[in-house]
Amino acid sequence: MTTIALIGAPGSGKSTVGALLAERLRLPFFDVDTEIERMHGKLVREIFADDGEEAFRAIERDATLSLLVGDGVVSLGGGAPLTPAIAEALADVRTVWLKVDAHDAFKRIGLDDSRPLLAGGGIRGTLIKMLRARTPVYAAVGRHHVDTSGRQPGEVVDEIITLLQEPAA
Ligand SMILES: Nc1ncnc2c1ncn2[C@@H]1O[C@H](COP(=O)(O)OP(=O)(O)OP(=O)(O)O)[C@@H](O)[C@H]1O
Ligand SMILES: O=C(O)C1=C[C@@H](O)[C@@H](O)[C@H](O)C1
Ligand SMILES: [Mg+2]
Repeated sequence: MTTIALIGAPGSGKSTVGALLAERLRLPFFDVDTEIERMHGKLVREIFADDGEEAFRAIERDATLSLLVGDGVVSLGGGAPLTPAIAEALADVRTVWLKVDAHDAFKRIGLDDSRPLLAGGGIRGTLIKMLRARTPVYAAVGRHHVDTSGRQPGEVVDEIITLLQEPAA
């Protein structure tokens, strides 16, 4: 079975790189945020607003765990690795951490406030705090670490493919 999971902060490129990587590897592609929206008929930000973050995290956990047992490239939600059951499941698949610094993430996201955890405040400051808190988790859970700063999505995909060709440890 070939399951590749992409993790990283908002703006790290999980959705963009995941789709390209799946195309290159001829694997199905799943973006967990998109799958949740399809299953629930609601945007992620509407689930946050109507049901709260705790309810979203439970939905995210179930959706992610079910996608991690099949073939495919799976782009996780930015906060997913902080859920213990998801972190545990990631140990069994090839997990790639897309690294981005707050400056590049902000440049990519801009003032798009559709991400609920970044809405309603200073996006740049929130990203800095989020990265500080999450970096140790992403680093621990990601088997491969790929720096995306200053690189185009196609270059990131090339590096991931090279890393995946290395024999599994
Ligand atoms: N390596 C890159 N270089 C420049 N821009 C990029 C790169 N990767 C992604 N982008 C752009 O940055 C924006 C955010 O990327 P994307 O939606 O793939 O991130 P994400 O990690 O899926 O974020 P989220 O956690 O919010 O879903 C998009 O507009 C995308 O085109
Ligand atoms: O960083 C986060 O915690 C999130 C990122 C998005 O992918 C969504 O899963 C949701 O907006 C939460
Ligand atoms: Mg995404």
